[in-house]
Amino acid sequence: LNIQFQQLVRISESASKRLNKKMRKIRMKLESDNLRVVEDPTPFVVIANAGVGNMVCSTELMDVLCQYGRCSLPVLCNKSYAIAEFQTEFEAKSMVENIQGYKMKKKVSNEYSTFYCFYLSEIPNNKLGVNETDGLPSGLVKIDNFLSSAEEIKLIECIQHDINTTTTNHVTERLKHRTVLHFGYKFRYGTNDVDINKPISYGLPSYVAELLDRIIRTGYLVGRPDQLTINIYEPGDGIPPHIDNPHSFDPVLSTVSLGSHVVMNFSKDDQCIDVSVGPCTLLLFTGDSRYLWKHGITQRKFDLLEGGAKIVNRDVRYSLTFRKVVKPEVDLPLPVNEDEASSLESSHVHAVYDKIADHFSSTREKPWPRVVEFLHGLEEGSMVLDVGCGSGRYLGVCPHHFILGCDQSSSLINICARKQFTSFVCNGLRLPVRSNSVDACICIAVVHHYANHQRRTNAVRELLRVIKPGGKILIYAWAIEQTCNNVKSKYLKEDLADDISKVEIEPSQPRLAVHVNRTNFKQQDLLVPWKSRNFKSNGDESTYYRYYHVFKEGELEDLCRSIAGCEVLHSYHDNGNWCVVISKS
Ligand SMILES: O=C(O)CCC(=O)C(=O)O
Ligand SMILES: [Fe+2]
Repeated sequence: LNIQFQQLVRISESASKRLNKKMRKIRMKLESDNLRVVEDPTPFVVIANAGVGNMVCSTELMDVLCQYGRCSLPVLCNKSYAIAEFQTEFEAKSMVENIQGYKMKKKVSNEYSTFYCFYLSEIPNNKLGVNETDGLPSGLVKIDNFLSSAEEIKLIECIQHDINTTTTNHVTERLKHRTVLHFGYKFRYGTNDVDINKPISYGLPSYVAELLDRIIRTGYLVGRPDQLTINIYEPGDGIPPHIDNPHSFDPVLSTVSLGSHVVMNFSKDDQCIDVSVGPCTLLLFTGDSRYLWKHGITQRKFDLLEGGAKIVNRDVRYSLTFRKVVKPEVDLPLPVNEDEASSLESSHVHAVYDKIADHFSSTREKPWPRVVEFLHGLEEGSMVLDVGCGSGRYLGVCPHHFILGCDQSSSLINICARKQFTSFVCNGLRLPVRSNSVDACICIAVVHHYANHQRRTNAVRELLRVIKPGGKILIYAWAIEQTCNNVKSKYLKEDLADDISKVEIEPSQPRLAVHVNRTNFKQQDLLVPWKSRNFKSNGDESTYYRYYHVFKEGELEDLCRSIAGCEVLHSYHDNGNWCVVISKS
């Protein structure tokens, strides 16, 4: 063994059996990384445990290798192995014979790395770690010296002050591998987003105002950020690879670095790029670097720079990430009294149906089989009232009965009239119909539009009023549970990833959640978007929002049972709806 290479220590003979076993394992791992390992010597050698990712500095490895011949060491990003390219097989072989199974003390950590060598049939292309065009992931803008050292020191002082004080201006969180301060909104690490309903009242701290103005003047941002996360990393801390939630924040994120330098790792599929970020640097995440590349910081006390040639110890680092939270298109409070409930129904139920009537009607042609079955089950010649008949989906399905429709929306009733159905406009809470006068009622997809519990109950009470004693009422209301007995309702997107068993129903918030169509409901009180498709006919491409209260299992029955004289005959789940058949005694 060459004497210059003193760090190498021969492993004990007794360990050689274990070495063979270990070699087999390592070879499999290398092969699974698409390296073509061969038995006979070639000029190309992969050395396991000698990579930048294993914190072996490429200059110290080169010191060892060049004793056996002329070789180059292509830089591999974050791999735990290095690949050496010798000029001849002979040189490669001499190197392998000398260092196989030896341990080397790493300069960086004083720990040992054991080298295992294998010949390769070729040098893999696509293995270079660094994007060769400009060294940055596409879309990432890096501006060095964005602020002066004096400004940096001042900002660090302010941050230190905030870490040590508890105020209502910000939230401090001690995470396992760093400390974070949140301003504007608390960032949620599980989902990489914020709870839009819970802003932190004081917004961003005044000490970042000037810096933020300067970032805005770069011209990259879309809107003015209203959320700031300050990360404080001690040496050894890091942040796992992630993408800041694309739906929750504007397209451009900006991060200012203070204190220590760091290496930030960007990864996408099997590519990775290490970006060295010095203090006072501004990073702007735009385009692919924002949406397609994950970014993270490995937990280390030091970084290897210049392709692994230089070791730099980390110091405390502060990063300020500015984000602009995407607000829902509509922001309405949950009504707290009768007036508010009634006016929400006017603006976000009745007015919407009036606007979308034609389009709505074209999507509601086909009657639901179990509603038809109910109607067919009634005695021939029954007098039936369809409350909230819409465009008359059920008014023509049973010629043996006299079915009368009513709805709050005059546009929908006009459509019924065009179809020659008997129908009229009225409010479902005050039906212009005599008490005890009709044989049966249906009320399909209506009760969920009343904006508080009392009004929903009153709507059912009104149905009971007009029905004859012993008459039957069928009610359908949208269910929060869109999966029943493991069968998804047709409403849900077929490829929907989230499984209802995992969906947590959040308590209703003081503001109405805007629902994402064809996904599971997360809350009971919602605004459900309706995208108008009337663009061709009248230029309307607006989105309208209908208020819904989606029912939990048992809720509709409980509501009915709370009404004196109401009897629940039957209840079931039908394709995303809770359904009851009730009667009055
Ligand atoms: O520390 C950094 O530079 C990155 C912080 C980050 O990615 C985040 O907070 O989402
Ligand atoms: Fe991030």
